[in-house]
Amino acid sequence: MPTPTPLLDKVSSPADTRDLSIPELKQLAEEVRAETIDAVSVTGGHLGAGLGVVELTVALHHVFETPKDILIWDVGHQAYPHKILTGRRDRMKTLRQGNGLSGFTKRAESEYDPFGAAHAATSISAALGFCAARDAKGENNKVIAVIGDGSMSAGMAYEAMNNAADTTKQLLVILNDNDMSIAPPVGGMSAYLARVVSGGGYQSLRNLGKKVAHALPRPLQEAARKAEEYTRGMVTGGTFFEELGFQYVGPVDGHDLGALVPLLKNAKEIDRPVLLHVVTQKGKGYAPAENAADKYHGVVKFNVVTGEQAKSAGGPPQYTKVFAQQLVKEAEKDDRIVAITAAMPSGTGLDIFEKAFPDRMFDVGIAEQHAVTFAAGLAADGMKPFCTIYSTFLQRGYDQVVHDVAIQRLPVRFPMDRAGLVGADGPTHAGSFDVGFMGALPGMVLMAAADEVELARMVATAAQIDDRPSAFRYPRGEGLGLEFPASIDPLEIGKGRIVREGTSVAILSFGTRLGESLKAADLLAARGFSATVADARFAKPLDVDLILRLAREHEALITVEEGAMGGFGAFVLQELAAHGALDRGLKVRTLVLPDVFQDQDKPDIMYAQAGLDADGIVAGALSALGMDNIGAAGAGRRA
Ligand SMILES: Cc1ncc(C[n+]2csc(CCOP(=O)(O)OP(=O)(O)O)c2C)c(N)n1
Ligand SMILES: CC(=O)[C@@H](O)[C@H](O)COP(=O)(O)O
Ligand SMILES: [Mg+2]
Repeated sequence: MPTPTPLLDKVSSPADTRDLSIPELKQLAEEVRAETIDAVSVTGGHLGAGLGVVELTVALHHVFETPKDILIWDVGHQAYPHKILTGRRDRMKTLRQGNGLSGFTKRAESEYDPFGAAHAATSISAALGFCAARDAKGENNKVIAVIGDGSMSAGMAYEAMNNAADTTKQLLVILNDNDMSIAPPVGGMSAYLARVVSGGGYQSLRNLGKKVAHALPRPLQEAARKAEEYTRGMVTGGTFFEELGFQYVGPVDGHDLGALVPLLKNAKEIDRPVLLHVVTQKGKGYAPAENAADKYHGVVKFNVVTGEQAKSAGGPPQYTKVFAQQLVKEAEKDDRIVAITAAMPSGTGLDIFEKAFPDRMFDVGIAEQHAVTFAAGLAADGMKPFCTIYSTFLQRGYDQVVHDVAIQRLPVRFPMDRAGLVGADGPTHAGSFDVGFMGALPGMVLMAAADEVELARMVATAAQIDDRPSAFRYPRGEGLGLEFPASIDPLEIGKGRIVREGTSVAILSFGTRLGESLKAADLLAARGFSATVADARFAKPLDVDLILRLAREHEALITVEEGAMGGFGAFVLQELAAHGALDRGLKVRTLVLPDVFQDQDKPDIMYAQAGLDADGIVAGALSALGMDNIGAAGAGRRA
């Protein structure tokens, strides 16, 4: 039985909250909280972060004139309450489903989402851009960025704060400090914030009011305030932000609407960038979330009464786990192996590695750029770093991969988890581009696992590659349930394998589309076409002998990969052209993800839309063989 929501039922947009009293806002917050829990219990998704900002969300929409005032949520995973209040309530149970609401903020979805997100620490930069645009146009709307303490570990946040005071006089940054990232937060800034919070307790409203409602002209206020802080040694916190040019306000209890509302009203009148430090609890107001180690960061469907999450069917192990377990085995043999994560210890499986080797795992926080160069330093001094970053987040560290790793030919290993389509998190999290961007780098060894045994072998292979950088990609989700051989042997670098011999068409797969390629071969056989299926294993160095043999012995060659154009298929085409193998009429199709950002759905559905399922591969093959009327592009269906 859903909780009654009489007040929320009357709120169809933020404007309906503007005249509510504090007691009414408190009631509204409780109703929004119940509604959030109810929706996510059905859809799964990011719950704890949203529960922690219910009061803040209500207060912001009450005080500010959204959407005229610009409200930017960092990451956007905490924006479910915001979606409920901004006209999307009736679609909350479509969250993260095909054709449903995005799990993050998204410009195309609502005018209340002025800036899309999903990767961390973009909010202050984007907000500052809005400020500069507003100032240039002579307008007077307010701009607010809400960023979490975990995201505050990312360099971008500091780049933006460093630039703020020089750029605008009117920006409100709200630091939502729940003392959590996905895992407990790490690093000096986190420790600093903890000291600030524990140093003086919450500031009383009176003190905060004094701080934000100044009477003195600004230079005098500034001088007086600094003198007072420094000479009396009374600094409880915020000095860091003050030195960057922000007016620091806080810490304040982010669940206390009676404090938040007047503070926000005051903060919006200050004529310099303000950093409001609110302290919240991840998972607030829902006991199972409050008590969970990850504070219910990301959940599957669950029972609202018990908080029990739906159990998985107990199938084959996840690729992530296979990776981590093999890395532990390699590390047992070689004490130079170390592992690095950028705030994703459980997501990458490195929590397993950390249990085995607590001193050899480094969680650097949300700081992919630093993670990569840190790994480069480790490698330069003889260690064997496995810099384990989701494909999508490695995008942020690409210059470091090029400049600090590849150019110096340092043997950093890049396990790239969540390669290919990830499903519910949608286009921001799809690992679509790594083959192109890693494969373009001179000296890089680039592998993709076709199944979990292959993945284990790639871990072993990377452990041995000590003269250059290497990377291997593997997807979100479960393996195939294969039996593991007694010994996991490294692969021969740059050698693929033939998995099934045929005569008329060759399907060359890179990664876990191998299963669909084999199914496609069966379907082709049923139509009278004999297909060879090969697993390339390496996109770099390519197995040129294998490719030329496939080209020589077949009428058509189809490449298949879980990535965007400009990846494996492009490398193969390049090699074929260079060897003149295209000069004699070989028919080639490169099957890749479509040239659009596909919205979230179940991965199988998305791959089918992309023409990368067995039917799509068959269509590609038939098109190459001139046996259908799909057209010149011919590469299966298109999203
Ligand atoms: C660049 C980047 N790296 C990693 C992530 C994965 N990630 C999403 S939310 C999150 C934790 C964010 O912590 P915080 O900002 O404190 O928000 P909270 O969930 O605590 O509200 C992480 C690591 C990401 N979204 N973007
Ligand atoms: C918001 C965010 O970036 C992460 O929470 C991400 O959604 C995790 O993805 P996985 O569930 O694949 O670990
Ligand atoms: Mg946090």
